[in-house]
Amino acid sequence: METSIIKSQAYGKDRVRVVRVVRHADGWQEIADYSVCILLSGAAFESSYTKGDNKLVVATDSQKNTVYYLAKTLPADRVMVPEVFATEVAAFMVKKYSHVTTCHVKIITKPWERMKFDNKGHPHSFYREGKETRWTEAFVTRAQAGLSVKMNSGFYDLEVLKTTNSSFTDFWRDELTTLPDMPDRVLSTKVLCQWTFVSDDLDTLQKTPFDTIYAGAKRNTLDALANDPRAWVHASVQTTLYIMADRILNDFAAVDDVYYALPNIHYFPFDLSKFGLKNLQADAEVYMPIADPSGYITATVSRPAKGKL
Ligand SMILES: O=c1[nH]c(=O)c2[nH]c(=O)[nH]c2[nH]1
Repeated sequence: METSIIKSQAYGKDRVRVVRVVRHADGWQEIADYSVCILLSGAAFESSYTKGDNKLVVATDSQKNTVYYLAKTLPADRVMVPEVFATEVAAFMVKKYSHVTTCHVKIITKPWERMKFDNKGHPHSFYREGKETRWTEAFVTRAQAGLSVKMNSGFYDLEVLKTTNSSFTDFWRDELTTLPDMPDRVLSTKVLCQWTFVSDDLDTLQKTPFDTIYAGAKRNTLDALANDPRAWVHASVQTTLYIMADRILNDFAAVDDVYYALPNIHYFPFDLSKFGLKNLQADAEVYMPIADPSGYITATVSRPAKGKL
């Protein structure tokens, strides 16, 4: 007799590749390109794991079909913003199948940039610019008063580098320390940034300016790194991270907290003293990028709890 119990389960279809094109009457066209992961869970599915009973199992093939069905039948503005489409798909599943407790939908986007000629956007031709990837995930759960939603959005693989105005000095020193103070250094990282949303109400959440927040998070990330005028911000990756997140929280009330993971991809000045050449500290011009290991600086930043303000 089986004695083990299911502690958690979720099943569905991953990497559902769907492209939606919107064709306007004047010839202007838009594109959204997604890889969707859709997962269902609920106590009713336990017997499919433990008893070979498939009666309530909505086939993952049908879940994949639903993504294409909704991409075609929803109004375009419900599809073209990934956060809105994720909540639409998840809410559809929870409403349609009464034995589904939670539907988790994650969307990884492939951002196509509109081609520009003579500063004018081309009506129907696009190219892939940056390497960074926008993604979002929605968890829609059946609740007493309707549906409740939790959402994260973010981007990863935004590669940045600055050649000065970054330092790391005055850190803990002991017998295991070999790193010299670095009053001026090359700083490079591959940014992962993600944020959660305040609201758990589906209708309120769907009205969030998701595209504006995405653009603002990216702009603040770049601007804090390159331009923040406060000298202490550039004292370490930790300080830069905190300012990036603080700016996003100040700009967007709909955002609840912000998480960054910033690998510190080291570029060390190459010691050329054997050849009679000065290339260290203030003389550094030639660097050796180090693939591994990298530093790895992370934090989740939020507003102070209410009452502590
Ligand atoms: O910005 C930095 N933070 C650190 O914690 C650290 N540690 C290190 O060796 N280099 C750096 N740089």
